[in-house]
Amino acid sequence: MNSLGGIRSWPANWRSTTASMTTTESVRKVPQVLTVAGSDSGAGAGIQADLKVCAARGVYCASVITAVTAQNTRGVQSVHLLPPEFISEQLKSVLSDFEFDVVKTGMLPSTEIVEVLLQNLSDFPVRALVVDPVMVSTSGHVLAGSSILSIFRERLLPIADIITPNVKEASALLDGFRIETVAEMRSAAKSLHEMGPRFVLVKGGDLPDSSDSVDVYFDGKEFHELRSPRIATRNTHGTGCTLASCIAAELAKGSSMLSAVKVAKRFVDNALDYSKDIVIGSGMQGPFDHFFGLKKDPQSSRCSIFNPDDLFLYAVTDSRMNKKWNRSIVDALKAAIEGGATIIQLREKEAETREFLEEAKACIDICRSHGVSLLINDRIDIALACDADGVHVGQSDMPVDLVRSLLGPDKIIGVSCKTPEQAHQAWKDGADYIGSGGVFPTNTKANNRTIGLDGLKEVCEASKLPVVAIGGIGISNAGSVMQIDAPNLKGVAVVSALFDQDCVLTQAKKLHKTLKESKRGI
Ligand SMILES: Cc1ncc(COP(=O)(O)OP(=O)(O)O)c(N)n1
Ligand SMILES: Cc1nc(C(=O)O)sc1CCOP(=O)(O)O
Ligand SMILES: [Mg+2]
Repeated sequence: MNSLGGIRSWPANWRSTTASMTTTESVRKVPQVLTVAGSDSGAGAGIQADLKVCAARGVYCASVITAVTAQNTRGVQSVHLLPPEFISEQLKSVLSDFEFDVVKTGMLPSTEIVEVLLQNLSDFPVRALVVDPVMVSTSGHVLAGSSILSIFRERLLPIADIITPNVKEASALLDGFRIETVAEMRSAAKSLHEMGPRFVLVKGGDLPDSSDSVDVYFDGKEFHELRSPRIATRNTHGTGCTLASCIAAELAKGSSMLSAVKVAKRFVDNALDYSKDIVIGSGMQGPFDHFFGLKKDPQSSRCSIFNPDDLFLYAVTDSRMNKKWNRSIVDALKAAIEGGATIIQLREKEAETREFLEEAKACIDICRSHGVSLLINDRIDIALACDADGVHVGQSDMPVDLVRSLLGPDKIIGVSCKTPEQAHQAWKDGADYIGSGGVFPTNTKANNRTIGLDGLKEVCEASKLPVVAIGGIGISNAGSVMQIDAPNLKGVAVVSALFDQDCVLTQAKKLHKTLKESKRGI
């Protein structure tokens, strides 16, 4: 039994622990990791990698910096150790405040630094300790010399829940024991386990003559060989830190040790594979992408923040109307945009999935070339598949908070609201705007409750979000809508006033003019 008690059991309700807060709202405990490691100025490894991994895995990560390295993709140019007293200050600061689920250690470059870590861990016990015994950088620079070996063996390893040495580090910890085969990795794991950690993972990435990358996991009784195909890439800088941090993150979320290790190995393999051909830096050892996003064409994603003024003339499509007037959705869209539509929603209630997707892709191209955002009605899957700018959902569609978690922070999410309560909730759930109606009776949407101009005003007043009015709006009444006294009412959304018309272009121009005039009149 180690002095930290191994992986301490999590209380059954730890995910929803309500701290002594004054608010009546439920408080959610966020899984938290502390990394105690060195800074890598190139940000591929060390503290920077640890922070990225935890963020990518949905875990909060605090950082105590032990050393600062001048480092890039060519190697480590110099290392500056922080004074142990200052490292202790950092440790006290965060350990006395946060409730860490897991502490993960990386570069601990001197005996004195290990001493202050041990002292603080005994003053502030944590649930689990992951030790990545960093000694040599991937470029071959010594980051912690042999002087730390005895304190590692005698005092740090015995309190670790898991240690994650590569074959060189395992060999150093075992007085130069030769490790060149999987059988020798097993022997090393067993000997290291005898030093006290509850679990040992010996990483075989550097093992010669193997087409697979094999890691050996030992729990004191059983061995597991975790294999994956070796990925041919120069972008491997930070794999060790990433693996150990990912194990820490998964443990913090409540995983068992073996499943945390398996998830972490898969995460590293996927990140390496995804990043195998990216080019960052000119050296031999590039970093990889923890967020699987760098390869995206920067031009293809919206990137800009939603502009509420785009709600000014909001065109919502209808396939039945296009059929009736014998025009394609692409032609209808082009005409609406040319006439002044400032945002588009594809509302294709009858389309089959494949057809909807093909249409959406064609429409995205037109909208992008005109700098107009395109939203998808109801169908989150279609929006994701065609990388649309966002979605519009109603009260009986997928809940906004879930839509936000699926689409991420960059996409536009609109939600229909007929009441002040719904409007308040929309803001809390992370919507970008509200569609409110029916302001007037409409034939386009069956059984739609009309809320009138008064209902629209109440919704506007209940929310901080921008609002677009919808339902029965056309050239004859758009002015009266825009004149209600509500600064967050940004425009009107229309279907039939544009698309159930002989000439979409003419109607769009007229409606745009009406809206502009009514805006001037306010
Ligand atoms: C801008 C805008 N506002 C409201 C709606 C209606 O959405 P919803 O209530 O989900 O109804 P359907 O459009 O899905 O029938 C909208 N589509 N756009
Ligand atoms: C799609 C839709 N949603 C509404 C709501 O009240 O939330 S009214 C509506 C139909 C709007 O069509 P038209 O502009 O042809 O009246
Ligand atoms: Mg809907």
